[in-house]
Amino acid sequence: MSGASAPGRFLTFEGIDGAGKSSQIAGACAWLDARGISLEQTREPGGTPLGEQLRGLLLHEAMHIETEAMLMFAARREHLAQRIAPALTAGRWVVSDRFSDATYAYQVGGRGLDAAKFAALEAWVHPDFQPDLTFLFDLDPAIAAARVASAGAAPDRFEREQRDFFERVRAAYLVRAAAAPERFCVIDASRPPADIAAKIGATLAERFFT
Ligand SMILES: Nc1ncnc2c1ncn2[C@@H]1O[C@H](COP(=O)(O)OP(=O)(O)OP(=O)(O)O)[C@@H](O)[C@H]1O
Ligand SMILES: Cc1cn([C@H]2C[C@H](O)[C@@H](COP(=O)(O)O)O2)c(=O)[nH]c1=O
Repeated sequence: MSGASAPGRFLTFEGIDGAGKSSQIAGACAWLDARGISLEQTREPGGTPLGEQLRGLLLHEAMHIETEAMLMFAARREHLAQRIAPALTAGRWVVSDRFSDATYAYQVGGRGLDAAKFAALEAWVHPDFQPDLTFLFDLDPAIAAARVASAGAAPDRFEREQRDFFERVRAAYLVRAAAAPERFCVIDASRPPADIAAKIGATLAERFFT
């Protein structure tokens, strides 16, 4: 599978917990739908029945950091095989709430996983394949934590992490974005939702509809 040869497009949304990406995904999908794009909306970890079972473990069961990284990639392998590759091959677009950039940010940046082990897993599971475009929602972890708290849901294993964990995750995301500036659109997630939606629409228009 190759991003360059796939007729569909693969878009991902990334950021620390509470940055606001989920709130914008539906709007982005509606924007694409209005332009006649057939698409699938999905998420990681998850996106398949097995992936959703792995998500339950990953978000709620304590485990070794390498187990965590390998389960993220196991769920991703299934996601690629069952959802992402078939959709792209059929010409549909795929919009995913997170992909491998999240593993780099959370497991390498946040938890301290050896970057070489991340690179080996990435090269095994999706060699020569990356999203066509990634929206990175960049936000001060203090603001993100306040948003998560005000949303009122019971926090999962990641959302219970301390502020310094999210500082490291945020920094790792920005390193990853700086390494592939042609793929990333970094969004100032402190802006009002309407401004962010306008930025996403303008970026999609410029990248795919001009
Ligand atoms: N631009 C914004 N300004 C202020 N509040 C926002 C903004 N975007 C989202 N929120 C609010 O912040 C909370 C978290 O938003 P959302 O669930 O979209 O974040 P997320 O990045 O998907 O988080 P998670 O990864 O934990 O699911 C929600 O209560 C949402 O209404
Ligand atoms: C794909 C992926 C995800 N995570 C973490 C990041 C979040 O805290 C949760 C997913 O929940 P959300 O509803 O998307 O916020 O999982 C991770 O640590 N590594 C990954 O590869």
